[in-house]
Amino acid sequence: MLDAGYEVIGLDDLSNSSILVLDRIAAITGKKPIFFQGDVRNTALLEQIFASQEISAIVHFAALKAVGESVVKPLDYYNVNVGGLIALLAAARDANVKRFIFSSSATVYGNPATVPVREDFPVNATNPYGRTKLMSEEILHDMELANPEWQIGYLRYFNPVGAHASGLLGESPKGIPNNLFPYVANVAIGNLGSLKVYGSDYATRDGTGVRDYIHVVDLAQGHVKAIDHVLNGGPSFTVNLGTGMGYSVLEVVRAYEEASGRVVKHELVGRRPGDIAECYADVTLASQLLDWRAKRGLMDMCRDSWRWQTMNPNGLEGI
Ligand SMILES: NC(=O)c1ccc[n+]([C@@H]2O[C@H](COP(=O)([O-])OP(=O)(O)OC[C@H]3O[C@@H](n4cnc5c(N)ncnc54)[C@H](O)[C@@H]3O)[C@@H](O)[C@H]2O)c1
Ligand SMILES: O=c1ccn([C@@H]2O[C@H](COP(=O)(O)OP(=O)(O)O[C@H]3O[C@H](CO)[C@@H](O)[C@H](O)[C@H]3O)[C@@H](O)[C@H]2O)c(=O)[nH]1
Repeated sequence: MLDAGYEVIGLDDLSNSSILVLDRIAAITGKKPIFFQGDVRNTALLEQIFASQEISAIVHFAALKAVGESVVKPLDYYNVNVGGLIALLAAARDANVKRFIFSSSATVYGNPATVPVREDFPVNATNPYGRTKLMSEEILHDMELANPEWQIGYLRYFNPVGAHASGLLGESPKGIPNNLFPYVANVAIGNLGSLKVYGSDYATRDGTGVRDYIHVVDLAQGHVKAIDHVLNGGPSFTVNLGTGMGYSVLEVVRAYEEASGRVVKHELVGRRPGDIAECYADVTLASQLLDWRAKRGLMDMCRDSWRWQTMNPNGLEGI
């Protein structure tokens, strides 16, 4: 967004990020965003930010996002993800800001009956994290019903991976990664011993799970298009942000080995509870509505992830 000429104001409690990111952003763009450290549920802080800044649109990312953890700590997830959204919407309403882009997820499709997944497919969440995303979409629809002037973009991300090509910004999970890409990256660099491939008996090409991995820079550019759309007066919309291509776990492992020149040690184990066989996006609507298409392929994702990992072998603040 900075590169596209927007002025950016950030709010993050840094519970899953680092203040160091701001300097990295400045190194890449030549501009430092205005930044507030705080909780999105802090109503007084939100009021102060809306009163002191000129805000034309909101992009709401702040959330807890680990599916497994959400089963163990459901109240934390409803509190941050749903409570945070409500606090932000109330402050936005009071400040008369009605353009809103929301980070939704392919998880709202549950276990889709067929692939590729279209935006009009039925929604169905299978865990508390997914339910927070579904509830959030419902709350936002109600905001639109209550006041048709609201322009809301519901962006359903598939599997964001990779890093900025500079190697300065990337994924730095705290603790042992849950997700495939950061796990593979840490095995390749030698921080972790071996990848467990969860399930090799799915009805897919090679028996392992298939997902639609999307490069984070393509995803970021999708957000710029979404902001452009609502600022130009476009109506509310829901779109998938994916590449439209599905890759299996073993295909990802092989691509990462090629990009890194390292062996990614792995073993086939049983399925992970709650996982589905195959999920990838129909991306026609995003292309029609937003004139957006992902440009980067799996090798770009692996190469950029590997550059980030080699430049930051222990992540941003150490793993
Ligand atoms: N990564 C994925 O696979 C994926 C897929 C679909 C949707 N999403 C959604 O995209 C959004 C961003 O995800 P991400 O992968 O960049 O995760 P992330 O954890 O890197 O980003 C979320 C940010 O929110 C901050 N945060 C958490 N709780 C907060 C609070 N109470 N107040 C203020 N800030 C808070 C964290 O510090 C973090 O910087 C989330 O809403 C997530 O649910 C992610
Ligand atoms: O150590 C691992 C981690 C993952 N996988 C497999 O890799 C694939 C991708 O898994 P993961 O990276 O954990 O992503 P998903 O389970 O698809 O879920 C992600 O993508 C969803 C959107 O599609 C988001 O809603 C979730 O928050 C996000 O975690 C799946 O087949 C997993 O079984 C492994 O085999 N071993």
